[in-house]
Amino acid sequence: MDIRHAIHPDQAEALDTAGLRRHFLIDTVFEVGAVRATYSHYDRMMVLGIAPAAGALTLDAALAKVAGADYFLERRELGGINVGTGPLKVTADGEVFVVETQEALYLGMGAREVSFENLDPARPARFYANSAPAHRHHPSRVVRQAEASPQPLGALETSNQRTIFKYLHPGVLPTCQIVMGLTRLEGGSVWNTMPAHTHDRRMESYFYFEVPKDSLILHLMGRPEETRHLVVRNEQAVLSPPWSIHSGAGTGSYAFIWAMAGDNQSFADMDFVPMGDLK
Ligand SMILES: O=C[C@H](O)[C@@H](O)CC(=O)C(=O)O
Ligand SMILES: [Zn+2]
Repeated sequence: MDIRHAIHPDQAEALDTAGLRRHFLIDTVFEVGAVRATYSHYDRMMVLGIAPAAGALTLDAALAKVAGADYFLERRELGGINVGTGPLKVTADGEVFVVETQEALYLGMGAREVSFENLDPARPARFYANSAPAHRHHPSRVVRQAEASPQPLGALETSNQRTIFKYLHPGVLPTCQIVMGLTRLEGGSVWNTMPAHTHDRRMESYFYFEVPKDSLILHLMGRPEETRHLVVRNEQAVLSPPWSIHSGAGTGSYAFIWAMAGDNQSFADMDFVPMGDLK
């Protein structure tokens, strides 16, 4: 288990490149045939990469142990999006969910026996997931892309034309904490989330994917007046602390999955940073 402690911005700003990467970058999210997990002390958000090979993968005792529970989702919820090439079959206490590419699955608190497998070995699924502490059960369900209220944002002139899909969001279904979506840049656009913002009330994680080989993202983090960058490549994730901006520019177009946990579930609750204040 990869444990990431929550650190103060004073400490983060004193780190060198390797230190920033050690605390905030998850460089290997997926390992084929395994469940990989990172436990962040920011809002106790977990980042999981679930990539079945032949056979099923489960949420096992090691995961339950890190949550101090009899089983992993005893007091947690989980949301994820399939970024693989084919459908994922998820069985939760006997209930079967088929999650196609670019579809999301929410698993409510209380799901005890959970397994993940490919439906077509020639087109493997890759399930990028987040889990946060939960206080009650909400029904588990699949959310299709068309239900994720696609919202166009930005413009080609500012290199940030993109579409935001809000999959796990109070407007679609109830969750305890997790709000999760997918943002895809249009061809030629490279900037995400600029103008930048913070929301000290919620942490956020960013998972970058569909980043072409030899392309990279410069992910911007830090307090607005003390920014740093992380060089991020395909299928890597970033933990964004509550005090940090989270924005980035790529050397080409890409997509990313964002997820938040914390005090509220209001997507629109952001403190925008005036462009003149960024340093
Ligand atoms: O708090 C919200 C998150 O930072 C993202 O949803 C922003 C984003 O996807 C974008 O601007 O492209
Ligand atoms: Zn944000």
